[in-house]
Amino acid sequence: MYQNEVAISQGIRIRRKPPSTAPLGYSGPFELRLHTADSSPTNILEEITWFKAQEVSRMKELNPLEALKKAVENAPPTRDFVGALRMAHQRTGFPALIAEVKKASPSRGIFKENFDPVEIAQAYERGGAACLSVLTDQKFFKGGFENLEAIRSAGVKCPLLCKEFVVDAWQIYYARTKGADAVLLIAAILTDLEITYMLQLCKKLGLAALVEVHDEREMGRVLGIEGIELVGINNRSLETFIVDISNTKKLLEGEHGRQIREKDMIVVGESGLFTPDDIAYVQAAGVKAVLVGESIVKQSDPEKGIAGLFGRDISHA
Ligand SMILES: O=C(O)c1ccccc1NCC(=O)[C@H](O)[C@H](O)COP(=O)(O)O
Repeated sequence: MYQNEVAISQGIRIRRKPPSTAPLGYSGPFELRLHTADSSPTNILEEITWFKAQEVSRMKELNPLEALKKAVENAPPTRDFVGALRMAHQRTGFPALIAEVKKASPSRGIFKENFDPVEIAQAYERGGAACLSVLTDQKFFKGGFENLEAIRSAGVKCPLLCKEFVVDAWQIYYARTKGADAVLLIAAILTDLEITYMLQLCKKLGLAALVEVHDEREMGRVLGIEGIELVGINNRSLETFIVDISNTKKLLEGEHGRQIREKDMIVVGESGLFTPDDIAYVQAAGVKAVLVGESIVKQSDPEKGIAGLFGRDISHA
């Protein structure tokens, strides 16, 4: 089966590339001309995915896989992302915090004009974050791999998640060479086989993988894949931007919740968390970690922003 057919059979709605278009002036079968009309992305996630595929093919020319593999051999060891989450959860009794270094987003625009990624990362670390998530997408989030490198070189000790839209295994090698300790794999854009392969690759490279789901169907798929330690439940639909934190609760109820507890997976509640009540709500639903961007990054002092989010200082708890 072709990749798109496999994806459709797994309920994946996001198309990985635009449908093939008819050449200009084409007067062949109607079916092919129809595709031309349907060649714009149907939502933001599809738009990002299409752009990412082109971006990656350009980047691959500049950084061939063989060169990346050599760079990985000489790269310093990764830090234990999952271990840091487990320790912080035990230490504080709260969900461990993955604090996001995020300048902007497609749904909310710019969070901070005067954005210094290293300063923000250091403030998050002082505030008690267990790990950091660093947006590396430039076009839609105004992030960059240089932020990941700068934060790592500045001596920040928290393990770093490379927050990217991974559509190609090359990106995982690239993230590893730029100082990532973990990568994000989004179930809405990757097939089961791709996730399985990418998980194996992450393991080989010493990286953790945060596998992100948004609905019951994706959660069911992910629970059928061996070797996943970290599952993220995104409360934001990446197709519609609607944020609803009850999504975390819904996806942790019933059989799925039971399997997650049985496998001792760490569930990360992602997006739309602003108050101590929000944290308490997702913790009661069963998360052991949270991924938070907007509510802390836009504070003039992100360190205090963390204390505000949890309702207390978690740096020494
Ligand atoms: O944030 C967006 O607008 C967005 C749009 C399309 C794809 C992904 C998007 N965000 C990624 C995330 O899931 C969040 O950055 C992350 O969970 C933190 O969310 P928040 O605390 O609400 O900033």
